[in-house]
Amino acid sequence: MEKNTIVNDRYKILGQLGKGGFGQVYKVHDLVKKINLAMKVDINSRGSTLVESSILQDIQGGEGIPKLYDSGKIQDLTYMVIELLGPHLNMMRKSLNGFSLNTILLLFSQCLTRIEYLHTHDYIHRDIKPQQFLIGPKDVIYLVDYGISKKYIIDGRHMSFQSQCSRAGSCSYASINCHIGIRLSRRDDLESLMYMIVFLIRGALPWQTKAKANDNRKWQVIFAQKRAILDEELFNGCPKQLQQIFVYVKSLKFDEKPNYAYIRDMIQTIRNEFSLKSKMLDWKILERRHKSLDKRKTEEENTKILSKGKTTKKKCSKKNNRGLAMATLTSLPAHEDSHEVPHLRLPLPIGTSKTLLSGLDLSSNSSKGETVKNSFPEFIHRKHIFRELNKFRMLFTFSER
Ligand SMILES: Nc1ncnc2c1ncn2[C@@H]1O[C@H](COP(=O)(O)OP(=O)(O)OP(=O)(O)O)[C@@H](O)[C@H]1O
Repeated sequence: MEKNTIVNDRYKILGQLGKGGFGQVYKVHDLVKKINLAMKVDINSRGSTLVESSILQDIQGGEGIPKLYDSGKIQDLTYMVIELLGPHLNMMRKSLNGFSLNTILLLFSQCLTRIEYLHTHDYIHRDIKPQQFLIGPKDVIYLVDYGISKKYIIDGRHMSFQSQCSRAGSCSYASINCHIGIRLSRRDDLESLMYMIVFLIRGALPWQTKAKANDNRKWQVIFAQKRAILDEELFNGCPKQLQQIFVYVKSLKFDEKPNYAYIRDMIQTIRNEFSLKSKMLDWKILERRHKSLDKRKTEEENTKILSKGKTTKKKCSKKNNRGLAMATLTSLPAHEDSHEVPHLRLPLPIGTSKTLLSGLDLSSNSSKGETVKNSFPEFIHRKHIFRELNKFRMLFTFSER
């Protein structure tokens, strides 16, 4: 839809936020409520956004679940209007050249909680991947895209086991059951989540291929690789508890309720092992550092002006705070600990994100590993990061509400 088009006399299109296989998502201005929102329009005229909005309606109220404002029809297209959110995890990961282990574990925990919430409301998501987790206000991670979600509790009973089902979701993150046509259940959302965590840690999955998306051949090639890989290989370079969680998830029966608390305990065990105490996500650390650098610069400039004999103090203008990406998102959480990180050695078998390595000391794995001497986040070029983060700021408009 063209910019400035007004949908149903109410929603002014401000620009496109994203495009998926099912819908196009636009940033819109609600002329009645006078706030910016996101509008998802069904591009296939199949009414899928109406189905999605009814699922969203059923699960309203949970933390990290986008608020549903409206849904309707424009000629033969259906649409729904939801809360406007920020970039997805993969966008942020790319911009920061990877996440620290601390951030990945914090994200893991939030994503798990979203999935648990959905499961306790009788739905399975069926398309878990980094692109479905969006950063929202106060750094709450939101789960989006319920386009192929499904109710697994019908009349109070778990749906029945079935084979020869058609596949659903995204090939790279699909569970083995999905590949072999077994009906998806709660365990498959968690298996996809584990692939997502491996992706966030290593920067790639071993089976990502150059084949075209949705290509039948791609599903076959990836399935062959997924089935052949040993758990040790998949989790090479990762904290050992992640492999244990994966083994547990794969042991779940079709209708078994996952033990989310066990997974959460394992995440905490990793945090304890690596002495990770901070609850601050990587982009917040950057923002904070940038703020203090800017403050120092302003103070230095003021001192210079004063020493030149001028009596008027230069005000700290908004201009001086350039590049404070996402500063409008939320007030900063309390600073809990130091974010200095040790140097470490790690084997880096596939596109491992270097940022992960901050805060991680896997010295027992170090013999074949390459040395990465990084003191997060200085090794990332500051200008580059803030140029990237500023791009995101274009999407973040929470302050406009
Ligand atoms: N509420 C929102 N606020 C901001 N951006 C959003 C919002 N919802 C979706 N997006 C953006 O639009 C993209 C596509 O949205 P969504 O996943 O809902 O569409 P889809 O067609 O179902 O996608 P897929 O083909 O991946 O299933 C998201 O990855 C995200 O970048």
